[in-house]
Amino acid sequence: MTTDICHQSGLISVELAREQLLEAIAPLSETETLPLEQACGRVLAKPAQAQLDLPPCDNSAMDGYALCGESDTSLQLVGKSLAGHPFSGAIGAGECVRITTGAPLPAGADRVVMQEQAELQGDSLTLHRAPKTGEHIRRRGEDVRSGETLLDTGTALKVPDIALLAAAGVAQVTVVRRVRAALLSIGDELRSLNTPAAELGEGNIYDSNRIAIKAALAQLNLDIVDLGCLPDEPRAIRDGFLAARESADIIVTSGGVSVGEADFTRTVLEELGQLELWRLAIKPGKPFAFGHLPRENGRALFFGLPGNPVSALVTLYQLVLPALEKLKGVSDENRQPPIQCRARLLNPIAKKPGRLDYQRGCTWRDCDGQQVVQSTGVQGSHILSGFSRANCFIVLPREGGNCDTGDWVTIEPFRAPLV
Ligand SMILES: Nc1nc2c(c(=O)[nH]1)N[C@H]1C(S)=C(S)[C@@H](COP(=O)(O)OP(=O)(O)OC[C@H]3O[C@@H](n4cnc5c(N)ncnc54)[C@H](O)[C@@H]3O)O[C@H]1N2
Ligand code: MOO
Repeated sequence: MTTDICHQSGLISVELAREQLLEAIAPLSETETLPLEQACGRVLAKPAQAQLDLPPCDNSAMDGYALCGESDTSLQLVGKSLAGHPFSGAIGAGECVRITTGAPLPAGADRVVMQEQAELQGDSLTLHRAPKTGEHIRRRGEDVRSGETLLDTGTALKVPDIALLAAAGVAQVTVVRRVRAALLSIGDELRSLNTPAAELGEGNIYDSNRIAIKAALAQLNLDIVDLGCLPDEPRAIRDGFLAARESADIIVTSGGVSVGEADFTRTVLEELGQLELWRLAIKPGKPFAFGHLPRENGRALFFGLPGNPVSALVTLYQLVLPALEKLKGVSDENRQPPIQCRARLLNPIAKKPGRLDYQRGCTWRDCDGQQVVQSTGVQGSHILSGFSRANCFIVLPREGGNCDTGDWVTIEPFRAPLV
């Protein structure tokens, strides 16, 4: 283990927190069988096998003429093979067959000439150049072999995977069942978006976290149980957590997780279950909490996100998503770590050592082809406009300090569900 709790600050490193989260989570074991077309984003619980060779037969890669051997420049047209309408005979030397892209290669043919490189007059074809053996032929089974395991257990199905399975005749797949997530916001100041702005009381704000978290989790194929908003009252929070515990595999809350006198998330979690992690060396998102609530038939995992809106989304993305991947059954080899790269900073950044900082930035390639990044400006954990303008995180190491214009920094381009 490279990092741990910093004893000076009592904050747990982000790396250690991720490791502990993943260790604490067991993938769901229940499965269901689905038509392939409903399975995008789901995780295979059984390997998927090809039902046939791909391509299923030797066929043409071009519209043109199929021929046999090194022929004269002049050939006799004896028929046609169209995709879906193969030529039933065989061809010999000096003969050719009109063929379209994807159409089966006639028996005897061993090469194809593109129609742009030949000229047909009546039934006589003149070649402008002599094609080589195998030219423009796609061989049976060169992509996939019948019976081959195409994708293993633990693969999260992406669109190209769906295309592969469909082409290989896999009509149904067995996948891990959907994760059920209960959402709760906590805070006396929060109001529903149904309240017109003019009717908000002093200090009221919209419960934007729940809407944003819900949008993010919906993109990840979760079943969402929206349990609304709770006041800053231990009894109400207790009842809310008990209801959430019964209905979900994971509970995601926002707010009330810090140290204020109206912050009860952590104490209620400790009362009903177990707090496993709290207070990380991450900025924004320091008071992030993780634990679980036991119930008769297992337990619900608990993710307490900080109330500040940027902190809530950053911790959802950086900590809850990897945990969710594991819960959804994605195997270690199939888990996709974030892509990080280096970029040249276009403005100075102020940073105090102590927390790994996920600042919000805009990155692009400049006219010299160099990757550059610019901060979106003020980085407060309430500044949503900067987050909305950003397309990447500027990842500043925990013990690092200020950065200058021209420094090389690490960036992490946003991926789903932030884009
Ligand atoms: N004395 C200290 N105070 C604070 C600390 C600390 O270490 N010592 N940490 C700060 C940090 S860092 C964060 S982050 C926040 C997180 O606090 P909570 O999780 O307890 O969140 P709240 O106090 O409930 O709310 C914070 C902020 O966010 C707004 N909020 C809350 N819920 C929502 C929602 N659903 N949608 C939109 N906005 C929401 C809320 O109104 C507050 O402005 O604590 C610091 N304090
Ligand atoms: O971690 Mo808090 O999110 O710095 O505002």
